[in-house]
Amino acid sequence: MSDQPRRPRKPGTPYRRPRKDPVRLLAFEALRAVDERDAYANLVLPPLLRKAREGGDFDARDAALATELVYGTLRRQGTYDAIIAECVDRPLREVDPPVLDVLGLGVHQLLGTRIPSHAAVSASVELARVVLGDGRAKFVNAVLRKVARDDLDGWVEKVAPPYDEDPEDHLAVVHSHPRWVVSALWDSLGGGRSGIEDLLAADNERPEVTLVARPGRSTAAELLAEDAAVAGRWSPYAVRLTEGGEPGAVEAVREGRAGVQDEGSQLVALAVANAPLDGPDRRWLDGCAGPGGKAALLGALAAERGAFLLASEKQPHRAGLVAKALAGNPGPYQVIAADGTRPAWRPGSFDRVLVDVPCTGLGALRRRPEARWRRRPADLDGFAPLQRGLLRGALDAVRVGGIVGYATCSPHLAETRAVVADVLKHVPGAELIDARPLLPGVPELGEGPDVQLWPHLHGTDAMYLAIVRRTG
Ligand SMILES: C[S@@+](CC[C@H](N)C(=O)[O-])C[C@H]1O[C@@H](n2cnc3c(N)ncnc32)[C@H](O)[C@@H]1O
Repeated sequence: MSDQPRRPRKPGTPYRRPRKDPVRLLAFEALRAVDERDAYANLVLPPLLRKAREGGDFDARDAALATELVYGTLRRQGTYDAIIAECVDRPLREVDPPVLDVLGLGVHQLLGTRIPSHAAVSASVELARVVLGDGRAKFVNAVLRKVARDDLDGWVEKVAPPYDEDPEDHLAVVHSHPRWVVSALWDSLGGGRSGIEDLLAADNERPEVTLVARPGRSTAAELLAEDAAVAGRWSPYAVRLTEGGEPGAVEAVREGRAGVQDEGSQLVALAVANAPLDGPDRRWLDGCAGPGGKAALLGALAAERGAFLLASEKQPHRAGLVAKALAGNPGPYQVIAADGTRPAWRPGSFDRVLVDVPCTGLGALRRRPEARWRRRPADLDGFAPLQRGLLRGALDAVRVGGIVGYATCSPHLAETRAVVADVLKHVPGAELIDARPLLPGVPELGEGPDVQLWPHLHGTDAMYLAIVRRTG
C-alpha cells in the first residue's frame, strides 16, 4: 500500500493535515444533533461534555467555551443567518446545513465573543477542513473573511430593516427571534418599544441556576453556604448560584432535599398552595406533574399542613421522574400515571388542584436556545384542545369552595387568557380570583386577576398563572 495521496497535489500546495480542535468539533457535533435529530441542546450537550472530560483532553474552560459556542450560535441564529445571507451569493436554503453550522459557529466567534478575528476565522476553517473537506473550507474562509470586516452593530444596521418601517421585523433580526414570536410576545406584554426590547434581550441571556430548598427538608440558609450563592428575589425557598454553579455538587440537591427550579415555577406552586379556601384543606392534586419540580415543592408544602398530594402525569416515564422528585417527601403522597382529561378520581375530590399544562414553552426561551426556531404558530392549535381539556378536568376534580391553578410556561395569549376565558364561559360555578396578592412583594404583575411573570422584569421564566375558585 502506498503512502502517496491518490490525487497528486498541485505543486506549491503542501499537504497539511487538518488540526483537530476538540472544543469546536464538539460544538459542531452538538449543533448537528440539534439540527438533524431535533435534539435539545440542554440534553445533548451534557453527555458530550462528560465524555470529552472523561477522555482527558477537555478541561472546565474548554467545557465553558463549547457551551457558549453552542448556546450562543443557536440563540443568535436569526441575526447570524441574516448576516451570512449578505455574504453568500445564493439563498441560504441552498447552503448545506452542516456548512451553515460551521458558518454559524464562526460568526458567533467573530461577532459574539472576544476571540480575536484571525483566530476565529482560522479555527473555523480548520474545523471546516476536518468536517466538510478542503473545498467547502475555502467557501467558509471566504464568507467569514467578509463577515470579519464589520462588528455586530455594524452588521445589524446593514441587515435589519429600519424600526420605523417594520418594527417587528427589525426586532426579529436585531434580537434573533422569529417574527411571529416577537409579535406574540409583544401582544402579551403590551407597551412600547423599550419593554419588548428588554424582554427579547433577556431571552438571549444565560439564566442563572436557581435552587429551591424544599420546606421541611432543607432551608435557604443551608443552600446559601454554597459558593457565590445569593438569596432568591421573590421566593423564600429560592437561592441563586450567580456563577453558574454545579447543582450536582450541592449535597442537599444530591439528596433530593433541594432541587433546581426557576423562581417563577416556585412562585406558581406557592400561589396555588396559599390561595384562600373555604373549608378543609386536606387533598391536593397536581394534574400535569412531570417531571416533578412543582410537585416536589407542593408535596413539601402539603406535608407542613398535613395535606395529601396526588401527583398525576400522563407519560409513565415522566411519572417515574415525578416519583424520583418526590422520594423522601415528609408527608403523604402518591404518584400515578393518568390522563388529566379523563380523570382517574371522583369529581370534586380535591381542595387544591394545579394544572401546569403542556404548551409551546415560549416563556422559557432562555433555557431552550433552539426552541424559538423549532416552534411554529400551528403548534398553538395542536395544544389548544388539550389545554382546555386539562383545565376542564381540573375544575371537575376540585370541590365547591376549592381552587384550581392553571399555569403555562408560555405567555402566548392563545395559551393563557384565551384558554381560561373560553373554559370559564362554558363551566358554570367557577370564577377567577385575584392571583396577585398570592405573590407578595412581586411587582409589575399586570392588571390581574391573573399573573404574568417576565424574564426582563422578574428574572424568571415567563410563567402564567390564573387561579379559579369553584363556586357551584
Ligand atoms: C409543563 S409540563 C409540567 C411541568 C411540571 N409541573 C413541573 O413543574 O415539573 C406538562 C406535563 O403534562 C403532561 N401531560 C400531557 N398531557 C397530559 C394529560 N392528558 N394528562 C396529564 N398530563 C399530561 C406532559 O407529559 C408534561 O409532563
